[in-house]
Amino acid sequence: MQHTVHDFEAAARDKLDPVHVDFIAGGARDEITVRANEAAFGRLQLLPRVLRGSAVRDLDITLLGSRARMPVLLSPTAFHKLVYPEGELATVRAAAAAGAIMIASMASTVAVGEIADAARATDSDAQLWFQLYIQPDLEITEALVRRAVDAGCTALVVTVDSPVLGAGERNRRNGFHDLPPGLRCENLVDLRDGERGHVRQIAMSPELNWEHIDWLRGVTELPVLLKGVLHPEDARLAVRHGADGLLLSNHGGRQLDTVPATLELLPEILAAVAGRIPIVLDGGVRRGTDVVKALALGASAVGIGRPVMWALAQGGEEGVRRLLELLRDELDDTLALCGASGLADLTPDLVRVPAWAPVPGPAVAPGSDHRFGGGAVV
Ligand SMILES: Cc1cc2nc3c(=O)[nH]c(=O)nc-3n(C[C@H](O)[C@H](O)[C@H](O)COP(=O)(O)O)c2cc1C
Ligand SMILES: CC(C)CC(=O)C(=O)O
Repeated sequence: MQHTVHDFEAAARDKLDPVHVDFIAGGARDEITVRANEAAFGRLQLLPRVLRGSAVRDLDITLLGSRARMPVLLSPTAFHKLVYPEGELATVRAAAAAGAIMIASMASTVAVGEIADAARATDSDAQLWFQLYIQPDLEITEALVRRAVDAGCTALVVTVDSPVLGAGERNRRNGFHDLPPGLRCENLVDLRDGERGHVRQIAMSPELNWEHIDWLRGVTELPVLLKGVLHPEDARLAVRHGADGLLLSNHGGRQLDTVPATLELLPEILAAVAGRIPIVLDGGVRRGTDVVKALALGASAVGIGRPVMWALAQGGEEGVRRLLELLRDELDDTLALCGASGLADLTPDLVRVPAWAPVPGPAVAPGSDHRFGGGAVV
């Protein structure tokens, strides 16, 4: 039985082909950023309030017009059928049951229209968003956008951190470059005559620039979030080019290795956008306390990537449903322990960065000759 998000990973590892485990767990190069994302949450401390009396806690959010019953989104992850036969259909049913926004990957193994139909069939009002890699062939891009719009998606998440494919050295070593026979990237089927939904159809294009974002703004009225903006100057440019939101993400450490943890970048990015657009953060979110830290610092919501793949592999729809319930319970519990009656009570004063290690020995007056340096001697 899984009691923590990490338990799903352990259970999935027992079931999956080790090559697929590497595809999910792995990152770019030395995977320094993969580790940094989770570690950053561990370094921050929570400083709770007490005696603010509230029997229940409000976890609802509305994000760019999409309502959700929890502030945890399912970040886009490719190839769900690789780990569970029903693939994205199972994932979206679980997301709908939890009232969580799912962002379908452009590289999903079920077509976005079918994912949306499965969500609607649950009678939940949970929203589906669509992740897009802008293709240098704009007709192809427009056709993909049309598929997302026709499916009823309520926002587009444009991944901008992939001018080239991340260097997943585990995949290279394992020779994992492709989906196994029988699985396809269903959104890519017949975009052009006779195209069969091959992963290699996705062009990671170093030619993309801000004009492509301007162009996209002209072809859709859906809210557009940019995923993978890390530099504060680019965050300002995103606002100027009409982005409706940012998904602050380093692709789970799968693109450029050694970039900072997303949590560490959050204050700078928030300062750059100055409240003009919402920021969603992903990378390393594994606990209710992680969600609280990100929201207290100013994120509007968070996303989870690998945990969804592990839970799907472990138990299909039921697994993802339990994962989301677990995170919701942990979040609710953390809010209660912080004296918060809802997400609106999460303020930056609840989060601390430990400033320094204690200085050994008694305090000494500045200027005295003391080996342990209880105050700077200048
Ligand atoms: C197996 C896997 C597949 C992914 N596929 C995509 C994708 O198709 N598009 C995309 O923008 N990001 C993709 N990502 C990145 C996630 O959207 C997300 O940014 C990242 O996983 C968050 O970090 P976490 O795994 O630590 O939660 C993928 C990540 C993983 C682990
Ligand atoms: C290359 C894509 C198909 C999937 C992706 O973005 C990822 O695996 O990180």
